[in-house]
This record gives sequence, C-alpha cells and structure tokens, in this order.
Amino acid sequence: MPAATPAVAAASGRQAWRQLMRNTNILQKHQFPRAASSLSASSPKAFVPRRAGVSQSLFQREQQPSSSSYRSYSSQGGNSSPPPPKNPNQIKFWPFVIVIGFGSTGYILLVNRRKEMPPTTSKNGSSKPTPTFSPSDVTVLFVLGGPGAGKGTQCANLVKDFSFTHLSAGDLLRAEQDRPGSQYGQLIKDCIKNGEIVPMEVTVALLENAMKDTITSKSQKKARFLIDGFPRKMDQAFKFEEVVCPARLVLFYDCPEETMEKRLLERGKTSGRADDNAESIRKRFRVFIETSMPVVNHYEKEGRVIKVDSTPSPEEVYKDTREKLIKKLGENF
Ligand SMILES: Nc1ncnc2c1ncn2[C@@H]1O[C@H](COP(=O)(O)OP(=O)(O)OP(=O)(O)O)[C@@H](O)[C@H]1O
Ligand SMILES: O=c1ccn([C@@H]2O[C@H](COP(=O)(O)O)[C@@H](O)[C@H]2O)c(=O)[nH]1
Repeated sequence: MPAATPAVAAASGRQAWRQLMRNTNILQKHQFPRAASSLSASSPKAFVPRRAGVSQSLFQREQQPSSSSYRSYSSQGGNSSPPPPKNPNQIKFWPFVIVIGFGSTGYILLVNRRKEMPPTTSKNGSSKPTPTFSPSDVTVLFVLGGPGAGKGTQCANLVKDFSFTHLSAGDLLRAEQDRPGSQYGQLIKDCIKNGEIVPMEVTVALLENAMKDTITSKSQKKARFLIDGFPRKMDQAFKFEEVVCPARLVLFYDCPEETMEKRLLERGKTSGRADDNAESIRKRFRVFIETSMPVVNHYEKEGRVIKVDSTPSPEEVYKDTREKLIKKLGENF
C-alpha cells in the first residue's frame, strides 16, 4: 500500500468530516437549508467550484446532483470517488459567531452608556423620584465657568436686580469644612486644596438644606436661586435635578485660562483661600476642563445654556448677562 500523501490525508479528512455532518441529527432537527453551504464554505472551498453568474438554490442543487458540480480539484484527480451530494442540512457556524459577537459588543456598550445616564428608579420604588422643589415654585439657575471666570462677581449683580438668593457651592463647602464636629471637614479641606470634587452627596445635601432654610425663612413657596459653581460633574447634575429641583438654565461664563489665572493670583493676595495659589490653580483648571466642561456641553445640547464672554470689565459682562437672560426668559420670569 502506498504511503499516504498530505493530499490524500486531507481528502480523507474531508470525507470523514462530511460523514460526521451527515450523521449529525441536530442539523436535520433544525432544518437549516442554507446551512448546508456553510460546511462547504467553512470546509474546503476549492472542493466545490463556484459557478459565476449562476443563481441556484441549495434545494435545487440537492435535487439535481451532477458530477460536474461536485468535481474534485484535489491532486487525487480521477482516482478518488466523486464526493457524495452535499447535505442541505449542514450548518453554517460563522453567522452565529457574528450574531454572538455583535450581541456581546452591543450589550457592553449598553451597560457602559447606562452608567452615564441619569438613574430612573428611586428609593421608594417609583419609577422617578419627586424632587423636593417643583420648578413651578422654585427657579434654579446654575452658574458655571472656570475658576476665576467671575461667577461670584456676576451673581452679586443678579441678586440686586432679580431678587435671587445666591448659593455658592464652594462657600457652603468651606463653611462645612470649618464647622466644629463636621465629619467631612478633612475630606473637604483635602479636596479644595487639590481642586478635586467633593463627593456629590455632601454638596447636594448642603445645597438642599440651604434652599430649605431660605424658603422657610421667607415663609413662601416661591423662590429663585443662583447655584454658583455647581454642578461641576455629571453625577451632581443628574442627582440635583432628580432629587432637589430641575434647573431652568445654565449661565456659563467663558474666559481664557490666562485671564483667570491672573485674576486668581491677584485675589490670592487677600482672599486667604487655600486654593488661590499657582499649584492649586493648575489642578483646578485641569479638573474644570476634564470634569466640568462635559456638564456645560450636556446642558448646551439641551438648549439650556446662556453663554457669556467674561473677559471684558465686570460692568460689561453684567450688561451682556442681563440682556441675554431677559431675552431668554422675559422681563418677568
Ligand atoms: N470681568 C472681570 N474683570 C476683571 N476682574 C474680574 C472680573 N470679574 C471678576 N473679577 C475679579 O476676579 C477675581 C475672581 O472673580 P470671582 O470670584 O467672581 O470668580 P469666580 O468665578 O467666582 O471664582 P471661583 O470659581 O474661584 O470662586 C475676583 O478678584 C474679581 O474681583
Ligand atoms: O460642587 C462643588 C463646588 C466646589 N467644590 C470644591 O470647592 C472648590 C472651590 O470652589 P469655588 O466654586 O471655586 O469656590 C473647588 O475647587 C472644589 O474643590 C466641589 O467639590 N464641588
């Protein structure tokens, strides 16, 4: 008996594979007529030559087997017996691999996206929690901008003209940091020094308490708040709007870093703030770009941002702010 050449070994391997597939009753059970071609596609392509331009269903091929359609192009030539007709029930595996691949990728993308989305369930099990304040009673304007952009300066003007209550998240945190017995004192101190964002639970609670105190002291349901320097991170934005009050607008003060740095270093001469120094300022700028600008962009996409260039003098910036605010909300918002 002649020694088996690689071609002979390959041919007998193919035959054994076909035999195995013919005996696989899973294929018959599922009746996948198209799957038959998969095995001829996934097993040796050269074995069944394609006939260009001929559209022939697999079913037809099974009905009319012809020797030419099963001609072997292997080196065995005429010595080998013609391959048996292809089993129409042979299954293609690559579509399943593709479906599983797409499915898994889609699932991972969905899970990652949901992490970025606002939560939809509440502690009490309802689909959406009710915010503490209704936007029909309480008007909230978020005031954002880089460190030293002039947010506090402009808030002071708006308070005079529009009877807002000004709540600065940074001021509330500094007060909490200095409050004797505060369990968050050291945490807040470290965050401020490094320009990092204090965990949202602390800041949201401080703001909500301050709003409640204001409304209680006024003995009326209606109020207007400028929430200065908040939200600085997406999670804060979602949490605040979900549990405290939806915001009407965002006032965004746009200013180049160079200008802000000069202002902060100047302010640092007298402010006594632990973060008005070159090193902290650098860190604050980085956090602003990486973490807070996405918040501005988010609200921008929703059409809720009034953008004001805060490079000119405080008076000019305020004039622009006032005009834009009235244009957007009307004189008597
Ligand atoms: N338009 C302006 N032109 C020049 N200086 C300004 C202007 N607006 C504010 N300043 C000054 O810049 C400094 C920073 O202003 P302000 O405190 O209002 O900024 P901020 O955005 O609230 O800062 P932070 O985020 O650090 O609290 C202050 O000393 C202020 O007097
Ligand atoms: O929502 C907030 C607001 C502020 N911080 C921290 O406070 C400092 C100072 O804030 P200013 O608005 O400049 O007064 C800021 O750099 C943060 O560290 C915060 O964590 N969360």
